[in-house]
Amino acid sequence: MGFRCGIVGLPNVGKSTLFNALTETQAAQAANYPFCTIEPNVGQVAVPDERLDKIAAIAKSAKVIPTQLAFVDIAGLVKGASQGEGLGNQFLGNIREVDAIVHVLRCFEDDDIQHVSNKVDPLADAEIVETELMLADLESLEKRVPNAQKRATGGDKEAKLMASVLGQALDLLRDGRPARLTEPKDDEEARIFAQAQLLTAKPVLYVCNVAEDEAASGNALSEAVFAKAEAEGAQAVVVSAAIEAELVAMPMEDRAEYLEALGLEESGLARVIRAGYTLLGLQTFFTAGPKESRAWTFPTGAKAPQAAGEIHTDFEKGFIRAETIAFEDYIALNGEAGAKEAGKMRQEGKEYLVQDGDIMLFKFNV
Ligand SMILES: Nc1ncnc2c1ncn2[C@@H]1O[C@H](COP(=O)(O)OP(=O)(O)OP(=O)(O)O)[C@@H](O)[C@H]1O
Ligand SMILES: [Mg+2]
Repeated sequence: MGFRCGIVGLPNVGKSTLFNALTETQAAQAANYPFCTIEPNVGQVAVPDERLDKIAAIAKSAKVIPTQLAFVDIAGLVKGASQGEGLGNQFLGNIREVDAIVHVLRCFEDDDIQHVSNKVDPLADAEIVETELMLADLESLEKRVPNAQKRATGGDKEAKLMASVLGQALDLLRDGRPARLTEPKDDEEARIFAQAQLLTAKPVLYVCNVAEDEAASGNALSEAVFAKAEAEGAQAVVVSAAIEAELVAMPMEDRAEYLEALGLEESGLARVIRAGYTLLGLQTFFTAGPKESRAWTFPTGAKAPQAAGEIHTDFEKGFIRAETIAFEDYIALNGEAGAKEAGKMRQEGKEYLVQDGDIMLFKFNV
């Protein structure tokens, strides 16, 4: 399946620093000059989940395998990107391929680090990026909508739906608003809207990149970003990419102490990953046994066979049933045997809506 979060923002705001920390590598070059990143880097990131360790302890698993989420470090966007400025088209193409946008906003002052507008102002920065994304969508829809309308008059049913839902998006964009405010009338329209892959239809998480000494409290700039996020129904987190970079370079056993010294309860990365996961509408089910305990990602609202398909396509094709234990029952009853005895292991069929935290064993034939 492979959901992807794209790290987006102006040049030199800390995108690669964040990406490197997320992926615990130095794969992406982070440097103090704009346009350091040109080719997008993709990294798989383990999704932290305390439940998995609890399950593995009960199941006495030899291996513990978290589920993963992909992050893509995309090159910095600039004013005029939609007109091809600063390698604009290529970068917009990279953004089109991701499922959600992690928008990094510079909220730290540092005279040694150049800002493309020579002023630290995250709201103005956000507007530059949003405007470019809206212009790119606008340009594409101004071609696609009249085209669909023409085909709709010829009786093409698909084109009619397209003209309706993309027409709505076009009206919003002409009004200076993002396409994500579009309201498809039914599942068919929703499907067509998703296929259109509009840049401003993708969900957004704002990451306020603050100085090290402001990671715990945030600052006036990050507060302004939070107010913006709230007004848009979007999510925001405060992170210091500089701290995160230092943390991952430290031995595991020293990290907790360092976080405590900074007044932080956990690494900002965990919050970014979890927020990205939620942003994409993703949830987790588990498989557990002596060999391994493993977390798996499924889209909210998936039925049992679809979840089974995350493990193997044969599991979905030959699905018979899913022996399912809720996470709370698994813990309270000390694992599978106890849950079974207490009648808490359910036999679920094809129509079962998988719940976040379910421990599942799929029965299938091939
Ligand atoms: N919170 C922070 N505090 C201080 N310096 C930071 C912080 N975050 C990043 N930096 C510094 O800012 C500079 C730019 O960071 P980085 O290369 O990650 O930016 P970028 O957004 O990937 O840029 P580009 O678009 O050019 O690829 C680096 O020198 C990095 O160390
Ligand atoms: Mg970079």
